[in-house]
Amino acid sequence: MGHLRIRNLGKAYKRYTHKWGRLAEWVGLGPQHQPCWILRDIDLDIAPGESVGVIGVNGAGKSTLLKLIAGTTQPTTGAIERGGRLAALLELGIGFHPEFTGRENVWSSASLAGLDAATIAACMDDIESFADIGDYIDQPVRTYSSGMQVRLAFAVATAVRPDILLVDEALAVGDIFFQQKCFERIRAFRAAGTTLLFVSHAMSTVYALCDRAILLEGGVVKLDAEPRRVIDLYNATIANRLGTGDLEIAEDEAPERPVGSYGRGDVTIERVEVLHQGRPVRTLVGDSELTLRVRVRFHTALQDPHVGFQVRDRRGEALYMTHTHGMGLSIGPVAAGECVEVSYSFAARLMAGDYSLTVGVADGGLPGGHLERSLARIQDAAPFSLTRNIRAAHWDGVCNLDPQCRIERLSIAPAG
Ligand SMILES: Nc1ncnc2c1ncn2[C@@H]1O[C@H](COP(=O)(O)OP(=O)(O)OP(=O)(O)O)[C@@H](O)[C@H]1O
Repeated sequence: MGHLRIRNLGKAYKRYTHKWGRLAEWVGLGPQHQPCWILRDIDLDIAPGESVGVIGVNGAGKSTLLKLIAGTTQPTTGAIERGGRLAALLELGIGFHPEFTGRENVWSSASLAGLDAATIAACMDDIESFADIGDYIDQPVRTYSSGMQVRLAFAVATAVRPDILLVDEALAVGDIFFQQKCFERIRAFRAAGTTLLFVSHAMSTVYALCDRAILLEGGVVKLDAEPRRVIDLYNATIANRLGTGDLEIAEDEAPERPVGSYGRGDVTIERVEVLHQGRPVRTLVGDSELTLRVRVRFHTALQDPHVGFQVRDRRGEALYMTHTHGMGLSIGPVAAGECVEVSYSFAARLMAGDYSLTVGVADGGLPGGHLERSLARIQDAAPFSLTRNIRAAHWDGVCNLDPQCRIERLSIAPAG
């Protein structure tokens, strides 16, 4: 139960060569269209209980893939084998009838999803309390805000734990409290063995929910691996698109160029070091002063180069990022052949654990702290580990905010 087996899956839409094409074809004048492939050659095996994030730029085919799995659109080629009951949170609320009340819509959506009358009746209280839309449950859905429709649709779709759950950015619609409630429910489903397929542009959500990720690019699977590698490649692809689009991006894991690193001939990041009190280190005590030293050689003259870094945790999630431009600093114009060393010093106020420093070089500072062109990046160029600082006050979380605390005992007001 809960497995998915996808073979040679493809989806093409008809693109007509002229505006009367559909009509001409209908009256028998022969084919007037060309297939426009949205997804091609998709082979995927998803094991029961796996949690898979589907990522990619707009138009990559993510929603189409989920719709094909949900069965709301039919494949042009290939086949999908689904094990068990599937619930899809794709276009939430789309199936609701505007003139019917919320309660009536709950009945019709839940029966369409395959639940019998006794189950729906038993779930109604839970659906009402999860959606939390008060008396609106007995008002026509046309009077609902879009957020209320999403609340009700989510509550119905997840009233009974499915074997497979498909979620397509649906959660981005609700307010923060509702999103948290939805995530809690999804986590509980995961823990109970539901297979999850999750489309999102929010990488932190993919890190939080998924143990595998798939990068779709132009309708094909570009990388299917652990989330960290896939997100690294995705982020590098985005940076490339924002820049000149001609960077060479590392897609394989190699010691000197981990996935998501990129560069061209303009610059070489020659050396990246983590130092403590002037000496290279790999392990240091939490809260200690740390210096990141980056040496960059420029092979072409640049007007406004910048160097930046990112701290990432062991899952690859970015905890902090800055660069010389963001800090209001300027390296100034550089000549071809020039070498520049940039050092950042900071207290590593982070939880004990493993981290890495990613470094990058760009050209052209823009307003708002943005950079014009990425030139080179080494993903996870310098790993380091922090041990617990036993001298620090006890704290828990991601970063040590090192708060100041003041206690004031106020006098008790006399009674009466
Ligand atoms: N019914 C349709 N007819 C023709 N083209 C379609 C149809 N539905 C989707 N497409 C095209 O298929 C491509 C993939 O769309 P899809 O919605 O799957 O992408 P996506 O990766 O989910 O994008 P987004 O991140 O913007 O939601 C797009 O170029 C879209 O224009």
